[in-house]
Amino acid sequence: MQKIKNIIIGFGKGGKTLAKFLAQRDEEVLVIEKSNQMYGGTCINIACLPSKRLIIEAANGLDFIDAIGGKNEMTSLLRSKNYHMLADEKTVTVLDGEAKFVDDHIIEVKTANGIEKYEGERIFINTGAVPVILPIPGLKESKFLLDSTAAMEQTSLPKNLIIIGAGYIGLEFAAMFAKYGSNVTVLDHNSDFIPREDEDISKVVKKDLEELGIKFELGIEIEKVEDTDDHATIVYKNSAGEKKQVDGDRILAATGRRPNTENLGLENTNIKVNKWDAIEVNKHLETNVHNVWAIGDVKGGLQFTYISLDDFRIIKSQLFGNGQYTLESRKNIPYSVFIDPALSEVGLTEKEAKKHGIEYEVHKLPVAAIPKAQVAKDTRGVFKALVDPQTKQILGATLYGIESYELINTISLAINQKIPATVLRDQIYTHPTMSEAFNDLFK
Ligand SMILES: Cc1cc2nc3c(=O)[nH]c(=O)nc-3n(C[C@H](O)[C@H](O)[C@H](O)COP(=O)(O)OP(=O)(O)OC[C@H]3O[C@@H](n4cnc5c(N)ncnc54)[C@H](O)[C@@H]3O)c2cc1C
Ligand SMILES: NC(=O)c1ccc[n+]([C@@H]2O[C@H](COP(=O)([O-])OP(=O)(O)OC[C@H]3O[C@@H](n4cnc5c(N)ncnc54)[C@H](O)[C@@H]3O)[C@@H](O)[C@H]2O)c1
Repeated sequence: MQKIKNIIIGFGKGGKTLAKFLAQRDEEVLVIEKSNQMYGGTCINIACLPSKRLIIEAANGLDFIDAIGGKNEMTSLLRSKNYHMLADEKTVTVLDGEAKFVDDHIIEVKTANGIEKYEGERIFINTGAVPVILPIPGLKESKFLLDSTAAMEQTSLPKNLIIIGAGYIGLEFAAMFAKYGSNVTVLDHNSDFIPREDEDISKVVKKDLEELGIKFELGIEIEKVEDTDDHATIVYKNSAGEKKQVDGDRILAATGRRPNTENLGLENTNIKVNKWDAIEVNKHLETNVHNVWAIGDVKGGLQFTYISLDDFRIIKSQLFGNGQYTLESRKNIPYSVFIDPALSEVGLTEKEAKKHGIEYEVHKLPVAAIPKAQVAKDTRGVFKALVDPQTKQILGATLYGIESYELINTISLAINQKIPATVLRDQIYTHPTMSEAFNDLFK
C-alpha cells in the first residue's frame, strides 16, 4: 500500500484549488475522481456554468438544441483545462476511480485496473452533493423523470415540463425552459413563494415569472406519479385540499441536494455524519478524525461554489497560516438566483430585521428609475436596502433587476468592510451603468 501526503477525494472547487496550492509547494497530492466526465467538479460540468450558459442562450433567443450543443463544447473545454491544471503538475496524480474509506486513513479506490489502496497522511473529502428524489409513489420509476443534469442533456425541448420544487434549480430552470418555449408548471409543498424574501419582493418576482408563462401550484401535496406511453400525470392535493392533476412529458425533480456521503465507507471510520448525511466538521473544517477534512457541499450548509472555494481558504489558514480564518469568520454570504431578471441578496431582509428587533431604515428604488435599465430595455424589478439609522452601515440588500448578480458583490464588500451607505451614495460611478443606482438608492 502506497503512503501519500495529501489525498483529495473528488475534483470539486475547494479540492482542486487546494491541490494546485499544495502542488505549488511541491507537496505530493493524489486527486481521486470517480468520473472522467467530472474533472473540475459539479459546477463546471453539470451545474453553475452549463445552466448559466443555457439561461443566457435562452435570453439570446437561441434554439434549445443548438444551445445544448454550445454548452457541451464549453463544458468539454473547461473539463480538459481543469484536468491539465492538476495533472500537468509534477507532484499531482489524478486517479480515475471511486474512493471508499476502509479505516480512518486508508482509502480503497475502484479503478478500471482493479482495487488500489492508499494511506493518506492528510485526507480531504470533497465529494459534493446528489439530487434528492422524494419518495413519492411512481416518481423514481417514471421514465419522464429528470434531475438537473439530465434536463441539460435533452435531445428535444420538453413540451409540458412539470418542476417539483420552487427553489434555486426549480426557478432558474422554470424561467429558462419557459423562455425556450416549454409550458412550465412548478409545484411546491410550501404555500409561501420564496419564503425567505420580503413580501414586496416575492410578489413582483412571482408576477414576472407568471408573465413568462410559468404556472405555480403552491401549498400542494403530491400523491403519486403515473406514466402513460407519452406522458406522466402527477396527482396532488392543492392548497384547498382538492384533488388535482397535471400532465407533463418531463418531470424535473428540484427538491434539494443532499451531501454525497452514502457510498464513502464512512461506517468504517470514526468520521461523524449528521442526520442530513453531512460530514460533521469543526470551525477549521476538520472532521472528528485528526487530519481528515471535509470541503464544499459534503459538509452540509450553504451549497455554492464560492463556499467550497472559501473552504479552501479556511484549510489554507489552518495548514499554512495562523489558523485565524475559520467558519466563524464568514458572514453575510451573498447569493443570486439567475431568473429573469436576477434576484440577488446579501445580509438581512426586512422580515429578519423586524424579527430580531434590529432598527433599520428602508431604501427602495424601482429599476425603471435607473437610466441603464431604460437603455437595456428591461425596467423590471426593484432594489431594496436596509440601513442602520445611526451608523448608516448597510444591514442588507435585495436587488431584483438586470445585472443584480454583479451589483450585489459591491454591497457585500461594503457590508464586510464596514463602508457606510453614504459612501456608496456619494461615489462617482461611470454612466450609464446599473452601479450608479446606488447614488439614488442610498439617498
Ligand atoms: C443545476 C445547478 C446549478 C447550480 N448553480 C450554481 C450557481 O450558479 N452558483 C453557485 O455558486 N452554485 C451553484 N450550484 C451549486 C454548486 O454547483 C455546488 O455548490 C458546488 O459545485 C459544490 O462543489 P463541491 O466542491 O462541494 O464539490 P463538487 O464540485 O460537487 O465535486 C464533487 C466531485 O466528487 C466526485 N466524487 C463523488 N464521490 C466520489 C468518490 N467516492 N470517489 C471519487 N470521486 C467522487 C464527483 O464525481 C464530483 O466530481 C448549482 C448546483 C446545481 C445542481
Ligand atoms: N444560483 C445559484 O447559486 C444556484 C442555482 C442552482 C442551485 N444552487 C444550489 O443547489 C442547491 C439545490 O437546489 P434545489 O433547487 O434543488 O434546492 P432548494 O433547497 O433551493 O429548493 C428545494 C425546493 O423544493 C421544495 N420541496 C421540498 N420538498 C417538497 C415536496 N415534498 N413537494 C414539493 N416541493 C418540495 C422546497 O420547498 C424548495 O422550494 C441549492 O440549495 C443551491 O445552493 C444554487
